[in-house]
Amino acid sequence: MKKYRDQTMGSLEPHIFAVAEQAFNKMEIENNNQSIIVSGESGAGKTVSAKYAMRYLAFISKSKTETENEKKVLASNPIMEAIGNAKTAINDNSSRFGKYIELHFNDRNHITGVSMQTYLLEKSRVVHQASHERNYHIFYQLYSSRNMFPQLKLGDSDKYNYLNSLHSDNDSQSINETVNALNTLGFSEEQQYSIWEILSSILHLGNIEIDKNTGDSDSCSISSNDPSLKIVSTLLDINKGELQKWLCYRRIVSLNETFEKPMTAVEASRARDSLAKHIYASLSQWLISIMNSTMCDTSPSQTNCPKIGILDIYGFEMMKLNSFEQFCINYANEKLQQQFNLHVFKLQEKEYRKEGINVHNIDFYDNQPVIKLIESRLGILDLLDEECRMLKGSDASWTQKLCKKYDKNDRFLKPKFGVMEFTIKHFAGDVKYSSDGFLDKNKDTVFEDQVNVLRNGKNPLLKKMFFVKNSKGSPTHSKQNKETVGSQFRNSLNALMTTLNDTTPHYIRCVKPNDSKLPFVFDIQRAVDQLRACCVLETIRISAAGFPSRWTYVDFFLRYRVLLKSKKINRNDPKLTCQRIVEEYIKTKDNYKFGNTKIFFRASQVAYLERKRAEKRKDCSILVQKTWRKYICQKKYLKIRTSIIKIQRCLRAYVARRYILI
Ligand SMILES: Nc1ncnc2c1ncn2[C@@H]1O[C@H](COP(=O)(O)OP(=O)(O)OP(=O)(O)O)[C@@H](O)[C@H]1O
Repeated sequence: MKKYRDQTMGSLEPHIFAVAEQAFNKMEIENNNQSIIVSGESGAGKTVSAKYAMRYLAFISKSKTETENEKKVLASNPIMEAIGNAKTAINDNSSRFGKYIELHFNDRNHITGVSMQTYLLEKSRVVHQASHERNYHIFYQLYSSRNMFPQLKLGDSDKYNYLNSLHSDNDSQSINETVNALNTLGFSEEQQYSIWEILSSILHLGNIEIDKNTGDSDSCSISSNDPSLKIVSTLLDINKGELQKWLCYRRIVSLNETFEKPMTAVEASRARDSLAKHIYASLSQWLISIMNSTMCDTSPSQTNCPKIGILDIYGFEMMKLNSFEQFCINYANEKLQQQFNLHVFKLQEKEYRKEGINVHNIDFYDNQPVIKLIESRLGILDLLDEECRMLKGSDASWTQKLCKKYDKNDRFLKPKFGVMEFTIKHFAGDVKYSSDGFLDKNKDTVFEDQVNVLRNGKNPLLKKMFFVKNSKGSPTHSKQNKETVGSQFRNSLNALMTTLNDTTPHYIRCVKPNDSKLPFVFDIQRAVDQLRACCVLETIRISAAGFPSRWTYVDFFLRYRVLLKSKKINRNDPKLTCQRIVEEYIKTKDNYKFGNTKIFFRASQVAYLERKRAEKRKDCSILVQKTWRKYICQKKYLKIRTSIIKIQRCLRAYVARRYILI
């Protein structure tokens, strides 16, 4: 970390620290907001990279008096991982929500606080995990230390429906980290115990047995002696009879009357699972809101302070079976890609125009049509919401409507067989979605009467978790705020884009070397596919086609005046001198452009000018890149002790600095 401090990008080997340094440095100099956008496939290393970036920023902004803030920043990581990460088929520590973490700095560039925003937690994992996958780490951490909390009644030999048996040796060690982090962030022992109570209640809730009533298959019941029902009621301090009733009945409100309708055993199990997911999501939201209030300094002096945001969001997903979750993840990636396009390509075009340079329109793959297809009025999300509002709405009829409306849209493909699927042509590839379950996942229904049972209990944390404020600050029932998952996601993504557009972005593209989680194995085809998917190749092509090196006339004059005879140098007119230099050294006019304030070059032209400059100045460290073997043999300009390794290092740094101009 010390090595990268105060170094310019490219002067040392590529590293996450170099990106973090660049962001910090730009914030120091320009005093404006920065963002580091980390992207890549699942398991490519986004979370690890984001943590390194945070660690670096905490390290360089350290002051003797303010170490507490940096400690808090780093303490948020184990908690976020415990509640939001899980083992999946491809990554043992996969983040199942997107995160935007903002570090706030004061005028001396010391960290004063952090705020975190999360996006779309994968709730289905709380009640069901695919084979070889796990529930969220925090459940296993709790289970591994059950002996410390006998009151939670987590038995040794008990099986939990919501927890598959993939326990790991690390779980008992990680709970210590989680508890230490909770302590650092000021969670009281009472609060921590309440968290464990709620988590174990979720596990017990999944074990409540719902039986089909004999003789009436349309209704179901739960025995009053069900041990799990008793434990949940005791732990959450709620009315057992009420819970027993509302797990089997639902209230129907029509225009003229309100009545209680029994649920079938299947409906009741589904409703119970929805309740469990809702409790977990509310608990994680509460934890994040408390962490935010502890870590974020909201005093007026801090409101305009510069920030560095780190975005670690799920990468593009193309699974065998793609559902609502993949649809939302890929939609988020389309938005990020658009932000990248906007930054890299559109701003480039804008700069040429501002400089009065006539460059043919830069041709890049604009993904606006796909975003329009998804989020515009009467787009896929709107039609999904409309279908959710209909009494007889179904996944099939929604798909039919999509196929009819977007029949001629070139980013939408109708299914060849069957009616329950559709394909979207995303920037990173065509993804076939199965429509099954879209409506249910978008509605994410939780029965209000079940939530009221929790709200009416005596557990103070539960009360807080389900206390929803309306815009005027007074409490309201969450039913009134009902917004579908799709529209909530669209709104939060648009808010994120507004935040990002207010920053200078820095990009980290993580590339996964192989699919077997093996060290030192590099699958070239997989790597190229990923670079293609995140448009790195496209960026290089466009960069090379354009004029990526831009110099102000003064800077260019200062660096290359050495190339001219002294009588041709006019100190009072740098622009004229620049013109003389390029006329003498660069023959084709197509290789450079004169702007109003800057001079624009193709990458190879700058390399050529550098070589000429080095020859003039007899700068062997640069000259060596062309004919280094010759120079080593002759030892002409080199110091005797310069080793080949040193030369290679110098070469690499030089190449990185001069040629990788994207
Ligand atoms: N720079 C690295 N060097 C070696 N191994 C790494 C590196 N970065 C990540 N890994 C390994 O890859 C695993 C997956 O990384 P990480 O969890 O950061 O991926 P991710 O892109 O955030 O995935 P997801 O989208 O599923 O959350 C890590 O647990 C670690 O074992």
